[in-house]
Amino acid sequence: MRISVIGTGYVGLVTGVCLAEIGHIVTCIDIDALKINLLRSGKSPIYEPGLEELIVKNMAEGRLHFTNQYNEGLIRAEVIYIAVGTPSNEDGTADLSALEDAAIAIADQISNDVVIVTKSTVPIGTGDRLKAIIEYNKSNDSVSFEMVSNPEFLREGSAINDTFYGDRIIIGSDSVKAAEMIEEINKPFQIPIYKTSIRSAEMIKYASNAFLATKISFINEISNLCEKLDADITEVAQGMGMDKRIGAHFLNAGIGYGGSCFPKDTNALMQIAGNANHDFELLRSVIEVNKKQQNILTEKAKRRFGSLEGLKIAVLGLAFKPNTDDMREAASLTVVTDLIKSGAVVSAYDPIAIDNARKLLPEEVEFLSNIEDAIQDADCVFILTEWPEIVNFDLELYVSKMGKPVIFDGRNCLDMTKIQELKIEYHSVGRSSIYLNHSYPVSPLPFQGNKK
Ligand SMILES: NC(=O)C1=CN([C@@H]2O[C@H](COP(=O)(O)OP(=O)(O)OC[C@H]3O[C@@H](n4cnc5c(N)ncnc54)[C@H](O)[C@@H]3O)[C@@H](O)[C@H]2O)C=CC1
Ligand SMILES: O=C(O)[C@H]1O[C@H](OP(=O)(O)OP(=O)(O)OC[C@H]2O[C@@H](n3ccc(=O)[nH]c3=O)[C@H](O)[C@@H]2O)[C@H](O)[C@@H](O)[C@@H]1O
Repeated sequence: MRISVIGTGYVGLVTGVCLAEIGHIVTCIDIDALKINLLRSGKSPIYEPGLEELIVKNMAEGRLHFTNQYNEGLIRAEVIYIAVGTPSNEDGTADLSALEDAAIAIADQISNDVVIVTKSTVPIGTGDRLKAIIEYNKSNDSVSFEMVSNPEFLREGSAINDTFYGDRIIIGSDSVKAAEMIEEINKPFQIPIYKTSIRSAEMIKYASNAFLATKISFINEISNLCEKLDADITEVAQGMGMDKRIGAHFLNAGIGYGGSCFPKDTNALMQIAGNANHDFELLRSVIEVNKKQQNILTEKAKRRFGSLEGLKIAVLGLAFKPNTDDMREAASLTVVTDLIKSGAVVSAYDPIAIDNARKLLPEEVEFLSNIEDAIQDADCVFILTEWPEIVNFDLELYVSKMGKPVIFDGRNCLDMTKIQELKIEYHSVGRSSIYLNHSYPVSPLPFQGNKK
């Protein structure tokens, strides 16, 4: 099948490359000429494990092309995927300007019958709106087209794996023929397919992300309660997850969710509900809980040290999660800004996202190229992203580099047993703190002595 993909971001690029990998002829289009030039040279503009190898392979085998010219990119396409960004407007609604620009370009260029597939996450009803825009603006009246909603569920950092081994493919359309065509395209993936209407498919995407965000805010609230009741959230989550109805995934308490989608999509769904005169109270709480959760380490540190003025804090992990360079809505943006505002002296390290982080974090931050240099002579450490390199870092080096290390672990990712063996002062989320040389209460309740 001849396929065009509009937008070469995390979704568009991965979609295009994986469709080429299963044998389709794919042309990816982006208005960002720098990105296209980089891709044409066989380089990926994003960090995604395994992606660059597939780009090079499929370009070499003649199935994958890149252009920033719409006429070149859409010519003779049988299927056009739209995967442009739909970022948040100030009021939380989805900004659909890129989507509308893409629709106009499609209307202008298509010269044969085509199926148009929306991969971007869009408010319910957008498919109908795009159809009207294209119908109204199409330059060739003899051309007919059908709309399909095919929302994406990949996670950054495992995008290729999720594309090949996802749980389901949702195909929303009011054209049986168009739905069958998209089903056919995806057949080599051998992933269960669920067909529905366009609006239901659009809602499945928002509802799925909102549910996952709800699960995270729920376990974070339980963790806050665990701290007050001397329970251990990691054990509570383990026990909860054994119930198949709950499931073990997405029960990791921490400093809250970030990324380009959960914050954006939960806020967009709030607006969508509001526009439909529905007050989505539960989702409002999910968003509020997450905002508060991003402050918990800083609050613990303030209780522990009294003031952060002049305190040397090493922040390990900046990306919104491991295995990605994406800094969009990363917790580190909130945490590091607050630490600087509180007068702390911040050093920071991230294995991959550091170049993106440098553009977004306060200029006072000192960026180091390895963990050892970042923690050298630091008063305390904040762990914000559970990169394997940070999780597996030799805990004895904290002692040799810091003397009396104090660690605030925002992702509960360090080995508590080893921490206790090395007598390291350790504060985490939803678990009692391990003190040794101070009695300042870090948890909300008065200090309850050393935990054996
Ligand atoms: N990032 C993720 O993990 C996932 C994102 N999504 C959704 O997919 C959509 C895309 O997300 P990302 O790939 O992260 O966005 P992105 O921001 O990484 O990439 C979007 C790309 O579209 C390009 N673009 C913008 N306007 C264009 C136009 N008129 N013509 C051609 N290209 C244009 C931009 O230059 C950019 O390269 C969003 O709606 C997002 O919510 C869905 C699932 C996963
Ligand atoms: O629409 C999207 O963009 C995507 O958003 C998420 O994927 P992603 O944002 O890449 O990353 P996740 O692995 O879902 O993590 C999101 C955030 O939640 C946090 N998280 C995740 C899981 C958990 O148990 N606890 C927790 O705090 C992570 O640290 C991260 O900040 C969804 O998981 C994807 O299915 C969806 O396609």
